[in-house]
Order: sequence, then C-alpha cells, then structure tokens
Amino acid sequence: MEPGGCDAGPTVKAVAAVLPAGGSGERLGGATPKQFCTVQGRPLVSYTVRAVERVSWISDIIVVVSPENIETMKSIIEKYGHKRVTVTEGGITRHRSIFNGLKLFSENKFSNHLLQKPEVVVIHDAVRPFVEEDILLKVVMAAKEHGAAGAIRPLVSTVIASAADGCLDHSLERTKYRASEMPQAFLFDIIYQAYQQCTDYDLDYGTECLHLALKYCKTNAKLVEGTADLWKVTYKRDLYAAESIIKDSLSQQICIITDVKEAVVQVGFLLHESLRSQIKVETISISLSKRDNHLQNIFSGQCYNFVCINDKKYATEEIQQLVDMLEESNIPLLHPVVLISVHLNTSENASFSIDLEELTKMKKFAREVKRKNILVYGLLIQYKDYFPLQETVNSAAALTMALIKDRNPELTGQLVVA
Ligand SMILES: Nc1ccn([C@@H]2O[C@H](COP(=O)(O)OP(=O)(O)OP(=O)(O)O)[C@@H](O)[C@H]2O)c(=O)n1
Ligand SMILES: O=P(O)(O)OC[C@@H](O)[C@@H](O)[C@@H](O)CO
Repeated sequence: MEPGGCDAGPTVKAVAAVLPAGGSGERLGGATPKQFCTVQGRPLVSYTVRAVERVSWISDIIVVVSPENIETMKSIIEKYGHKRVTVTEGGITRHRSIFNGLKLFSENKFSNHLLQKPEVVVIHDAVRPFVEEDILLKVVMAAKEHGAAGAIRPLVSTVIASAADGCLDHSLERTKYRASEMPQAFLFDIIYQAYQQCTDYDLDYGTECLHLALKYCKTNAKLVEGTADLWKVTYKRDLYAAESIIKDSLSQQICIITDVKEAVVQVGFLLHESLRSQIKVETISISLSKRDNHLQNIFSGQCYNFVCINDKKYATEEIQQLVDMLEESNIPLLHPVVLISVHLNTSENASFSIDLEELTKMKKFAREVKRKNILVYGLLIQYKDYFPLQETVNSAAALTMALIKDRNPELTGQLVVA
C-alpha cells in the first residue's frame, strides 16, 4: 500500500524499515542491553516495532540484533504478535548493523526468503519507541524527493570545541545547528551504495547516516523538524522517562461498569462525575451474566482501565467474566490492564466485615490473573457512612486515579477503603 492518502508529494512504490537493535547499552548500565529492558513488563524494542508495524504502508521491518540476541528477539516477535518483521545479525558498530540490515534487501545470502527491495528505506533506532506515522511519512516523502531525509530537533545545550589543553577553544552559535535524530529515510540505492563505499573508519566510528549519503553519494538530506518524543533511550533516566510516558498514555481512559441495581448505578454515576475532569470516562450498566456488545466494543478499543462496581461482598464471577472478555480482546497482550473491583457496602449496620478468607481468595485470584497481564485491585465504598456519599465517592475517585497511574503489580489483590 502506498503511503496513506497524503495530498502532497510523490507516492512511493515500496517502503521498508531497518531498526538497529544490536548495541550493548553501556551508557545505560546493567547486564541487559537497553533495547531488551522492560517497560511496563514489555521489552523496549517491542514498543518501537509496534509503532512501526502500525504504519500499514511500511511493508517489511528488519530488526538488527547481536548474534546472541537473535533468539530473544524472535521470541519477542512471537510473544507480542509482531508482523512483517525479519530479524538479522548486527555488527560491532551501529553502522555495521544498519548495513547488515540493508543487505537483506540486496544480497539474499542473509535471508532464506526474498524481501522486496524497497524504493525508500527508513532507518530508525530501536530505542526510540515514540515514533508516529506522521514523521515517518514526512521523512519518506522527503527522501523520495531529495534522496535522503532525517528528523532534527533544536539543540538543548550549546556545542563547544575544546583546545588541546582541555580549555574552551570556541563555541558554536546554537541557532545555526540542530540535533540529528531519527527516523531517517533514504532512496534505498543511495544509502546502500554509500555503505558499500564506506571506509572501515566510517563504519567503526561514524554515527550519522545522513553524512554517509552526502560524503559518498553527494546527496544533501532534507532536514525535517521532528517532535520532542523522538529522543533516544541512552541513559537510565531515559528508561524512567519512557516508563512514565507509557504509563501516562495508558491512563487516558476508564470504563465504569455497574450492574443495574439503583444504589450501584447511583455510585457509578457519582464516580463518573468525580473522574470526568481527569480522565475520559465511559459508564455502562449491564448484567454481567450476559455478553454485552457495547462492552465487547469497549474491550476492542484502547481502554486499559476498568472499574466494576457491585454490592456483592466478593464478586468473583463478575470479575472473572471481565477477565475472560479482556483475554479474548488481546488488549493485555501488549499493555497491563487495570481492573478495580469496587465493593459497595449497602448494609445498614456500620460494622461491615470482610473476613480473612475472602481477602485471601481475592489475593489468590489477583495473583492468577496477573500472569495474564491484568492487574486486579479491590476498593471498598461504604454506601451508608458517617461521611456524605459524595465525599466517599471523591475519595474513591482519587484512589482509582492513583491505582491507574501507578499500575503497581505489587499492590494487586489488595483492598483499599474509600
Ligand atoms: N553495534 C551496534 C550498536 C548500536 N546499535 C543500535 O543503534 C541504536 C542507537 O545506538 P546507541 O544508543 O548508541 O546504542 P548502544 O550502542 O547500545 O548504546 P551505548 O553506546 O551506550 O553502548 C540502538 O538501538 C542500538 O541497539 C546497533 O544496532 N548495533
Ligand atoms: O549511537 P549513538 O548514541 O552514539 O549515536 C546515534 C545517533 O548519532 C543517531 O541515532 C542520531 O544522531 C541520528 O544519526
């Protein structure tokens, strides 16, 4: 499929992507190369692959990993259902890895199946997970026209040159320079010929593909302003930032499910009103005993947070119903889903009790479904209490937001009280 529906610029016959993922992540530290470090339980590289495979007009995705990580990468592809992905062996430097990836399209001794040589190839570091279709389309269209293109960002720090004595020699005028980021895109023949002509010095010490296109193919890449999210995970702080961004993206929407009893519906409505200023809320009242198409639709959407309110002391069946539907939806495959089981205590007597056996059952159930990437938490709301109901519901809303934002697997099976 040619790049989707843009109204400007030429169409491109075939586009492929090469994701270099063969590094050791020394600057991040630790035994695991950063591309395989998990974020929300999933390897970082899987987020980048997912971001690129969502772009339907990219026909083939080549992930280049070190020899010892080939099987790891193949298991990631299988576990997360990645499509159109081929794994190949990297080299001792990033340029050598990228070159190996490109060879799959030209010299098929590396591949036991024929990959269509693309007209344009995207090169994107596998540790830059937040790449969107828009910037990919821009660099591809620009590469079609100019032969090469790359995303750039403003410099955050001034660039200086040091003299032999280690003192300042001069500084560059920051406004005249930009940081070279990714994605980059090239007419395949240009970047492939550039790599074929490369000296070993370039391959071993170079860091810039755009430079190779200029040096060896006299091609001045078009520079495309990129977004702030194109940054590369390099240091530990970058991994924390990636985790925070991904958690934030999972906390944008919630679905409140109630049964049809009046008190439960009322609390569901009050909770909806208390949450709606912080998060997109959908509330449905159904009898969970039957499959509801509306609920099915929500499960097939992009909602990763569910609150199930009922007045039963321990609603195993209802929660199990939701777990089964979630599992069928495949949502928990890619992202942990938060499922908050709210018990509304409507009993008249204030001395409400949940015995240890019930709490233990809840913890056991939560532990079982955690293996399915579903995080179950308990939340108790006292319907009749010395606090006005609205105050109790506001407290329940705050606890709900905290659980959704934190998505802490260690707190699953616990019961919090609004
Ligand atoms: N021999 C190499 C070295 C790097 N890369 C990839 O190139 C991208 C950007 O490189 P960089 O951030 O430098 O990764 P590392 O080399 O792993 O990091 P470090 O320099 O800290 O070891 C990463 O996805 C990395 O896996 C690669 O495919 N092959
Ligand atoms: O691998 P390093 O972190 O040394 O450098 C990689 C970067 O140079 C590269 O990803 C962009 O600058 C675009 O070329």
